[in-house]
Amino acid sequence: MTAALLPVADHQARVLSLLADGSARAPESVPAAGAAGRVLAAAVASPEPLPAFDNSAMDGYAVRAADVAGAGADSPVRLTVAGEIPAGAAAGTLAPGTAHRIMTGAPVPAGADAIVEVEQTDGGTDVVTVRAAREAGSFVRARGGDVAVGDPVLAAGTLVGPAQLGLLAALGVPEIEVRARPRVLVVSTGSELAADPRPELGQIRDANGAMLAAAVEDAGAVAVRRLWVADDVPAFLALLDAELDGIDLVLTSGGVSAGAYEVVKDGLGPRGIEFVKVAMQPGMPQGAGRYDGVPVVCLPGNPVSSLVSFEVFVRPALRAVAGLPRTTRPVVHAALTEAIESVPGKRQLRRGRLDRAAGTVRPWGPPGSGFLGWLAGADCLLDIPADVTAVGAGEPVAVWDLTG
Ligand SMILES: Nc1nc2c(c(=O)[nH]1)N[C@H]1C(S)=C(S)[C@@H](COP(=O)(O)OP(=O)(O)OC[C@H]3O[C@@H](n4cnc5c(N)ncnc54)[C@H](O)[C@@H]3O)O[C@H]1N2
Ligand code: MOO
Repeated sequence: MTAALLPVADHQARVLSLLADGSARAPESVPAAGAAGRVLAAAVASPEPLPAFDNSAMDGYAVRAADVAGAGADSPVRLTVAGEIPAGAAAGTLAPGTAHRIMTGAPVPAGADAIVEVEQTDGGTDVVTVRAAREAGSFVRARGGDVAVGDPVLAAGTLVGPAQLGLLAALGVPEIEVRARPRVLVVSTGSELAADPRPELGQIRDANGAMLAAAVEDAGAVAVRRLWVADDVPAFLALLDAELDGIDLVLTSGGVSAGAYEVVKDGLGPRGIEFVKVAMQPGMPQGAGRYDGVPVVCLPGNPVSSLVSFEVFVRPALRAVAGLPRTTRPVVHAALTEAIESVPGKRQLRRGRLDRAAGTVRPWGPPGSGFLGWLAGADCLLDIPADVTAVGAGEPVAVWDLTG
């Protein structure tokens, strides 16, 4: 039977092309201040020079370099202190043969062309004794010396992070064009899911909805709505029909295996969504296709299967279409702390805990797909190839770092 299983890479490619194909939502203009984590859709050219005015890089004295040219430890030069310029003050004008006391960041007065650091003086307030010569330009941060007007400071495709936000704030850029984030509708299915916080026997709380919505946001997309539907095909299809507007991806969980009430498979199978068995554990039953033109990805209902499937198929595709870097998790190799076995013919993604310092990884919980408690305590996935059935203690395995 395993020969019929679809390789993981095939389903990954299918989900990626489904999302990439026709998903080019128009870029949007957003306030720069709230744009952390977004991706620039257009380059930003600087509207202003940075710094905006010549200013001092040091606390000291603004002088004319020519006036202190002969200064040295044994040949001090005395200058009248004719002004005081704290940061934030307007620049004045320096008369030849005088100095202005100046602070870091304060504007250099017209006529001055160098700063002497306070350490090279006696710190005088009326008259200053200068004990070092300074060349023209010394400790002067020139207007436009960092960024000139029109400089292409940020390229299209840049991920907006702290440094970029700092630059945009410094330049007074109020709005930027960013790539739209994919908008995802998260649908949990199953008549066993209870709306009541204290479910009756036989009913359970919806874990996948909260989990997948958070995973969607973490992947750089927007979980627009989180809905639940019972094992009722007409109700499921009616919900989709009502909610599809403005949605780039419908992400369902549950109802895709071989039972009598597989609402997702029964509802979408006849409507062109393809349901497959992938050579992977957990996460064997999967579905993907378009409903009314909108991409739909159907994940299995077991919570561990659901989140691992999201990691393998959906997260990389969402990040790719959002233009984000690092579409896949960082993969490291670590030595297993204890031996494990794996099912033949299926790529196994076991939960684990990575000790980076020791270079080891510990299997975390059993391989079964219902162990949500163990999943919540794990920080990595052990990636065991389909043709490997056992890995011994101390042997290296590839590990997906879920914290990266
Ligand atoms: N005869 C077969 N049975 C099963 C097969 C199979 O090939 N033949 N595949 C198994 C595998 S593998 C998986 S994975 C599951 C997938 O099942 P479904 O996607 O149809 O999911 P459900 O049956 O709806 O639910 C499975 C399990 O997960 C719980 N669940 C579902 N949704 C949620 C939710 N939102 N929050 C928390 N828990 C949820 C549900 O109650 C079930 O316990 O099928 C195997 N069976
Ligand atoms: O493949 Mo299922 O996803 O065993 O758990």
